[in-house]
Amino acid sequence: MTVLDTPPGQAPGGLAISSQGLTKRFRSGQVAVDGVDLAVPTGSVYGFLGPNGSGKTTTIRLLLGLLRPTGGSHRILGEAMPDRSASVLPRVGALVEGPAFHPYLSGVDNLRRIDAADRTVDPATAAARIEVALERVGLAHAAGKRYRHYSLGMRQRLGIAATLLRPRELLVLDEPTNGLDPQGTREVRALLLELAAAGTTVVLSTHLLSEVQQVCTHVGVMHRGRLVAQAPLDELAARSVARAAVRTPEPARASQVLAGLGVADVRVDGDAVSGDLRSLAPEAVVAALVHAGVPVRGFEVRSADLEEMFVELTGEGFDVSG
Ligand SMILES: Nc1ncnc2c1ncn2[C@@H]1O[C@H](COP(=O)(O)OP(=O)(O)OP(=O)(O)O)[C@@H](O)[C@H]1O
Repeated sequence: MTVLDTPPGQAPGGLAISSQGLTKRFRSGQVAVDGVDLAVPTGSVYGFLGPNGSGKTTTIRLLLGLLRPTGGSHRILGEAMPDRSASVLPRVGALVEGPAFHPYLSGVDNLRRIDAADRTVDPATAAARIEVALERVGLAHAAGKRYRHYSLGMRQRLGIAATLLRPRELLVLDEPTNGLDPQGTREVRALLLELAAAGTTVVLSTHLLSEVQQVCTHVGVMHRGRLVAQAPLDELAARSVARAAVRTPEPARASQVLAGLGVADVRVDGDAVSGDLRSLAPEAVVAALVHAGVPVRGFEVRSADLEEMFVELTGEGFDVSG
């Protein structure tokens, strides 16, 4: 993996999800998940980012015990899976495939059905639980409306409400904003932030880098079944490389000066010469250029953004719209 592993000495209790070498080889021979070491800190909003087909859904299914891994091991809320599934899974809310809601029943009736199927909760308090769940996802006003008349955003929020019928320490959501219009997307993201603020660890898979930037504290990047990066978002931002670009009528000489200073990856493109500054101060570079008699018409320093870093890691871009 390129960026970070679990900080040394971090207790497993500090991780809501951890996996070692998690692997899934399908009967077809395809290795959809290949030796994935996840570390999802308790209290984080963890963006599980990757292009379509990179193995996110399969990983989530493995974590939740919906699929049997062909290799590796994992823990959820500190407990070994799948051995401890019975005690762990009730503490975990999951939205993986859209839950099977009945189209002709109202939102509240759908939740009543789902709640009634849970043998571990007290039926006497069902109405209160359902009311609170609908309230939390902002659907109280539409509780009596039939599911088939719900917008996509409302359907998704009802799905999240279904996971909230009992207190959850961890929510795992597979592409919770996929297919939603901008309004629905905003609603779901705001809800996730609220849940996180209330102390729930949230894992969401997404192919949208912008979504990770807007709601996540941590990111894990999947590419072809492998976890190619995993880090707190602010750490990634701090690692982004500062690149300097000089505009000059003498690019060849400028590139010699930059290389001589230790600027890395020096590139010439017309009258522009650019390179990675590493720890060099921009003013020292300008001074050296001037000292060498290179006419400087323009000088700019900019940090590679997250998208550029991820493209570098995966060789692919992420859909950043939405
Ligand atoms: N049951 C299965 N049998 C064989 N191959 C599968 C199965 N499920 C998924 N795959 C393959 O595993 C790879 C990873 O799929 P997965 O759905 O986990 O990716 P993903 O990152 O969630 O993508 P998407 O966002 O498109 O769902 C894909 O190439 C997919 O075709």
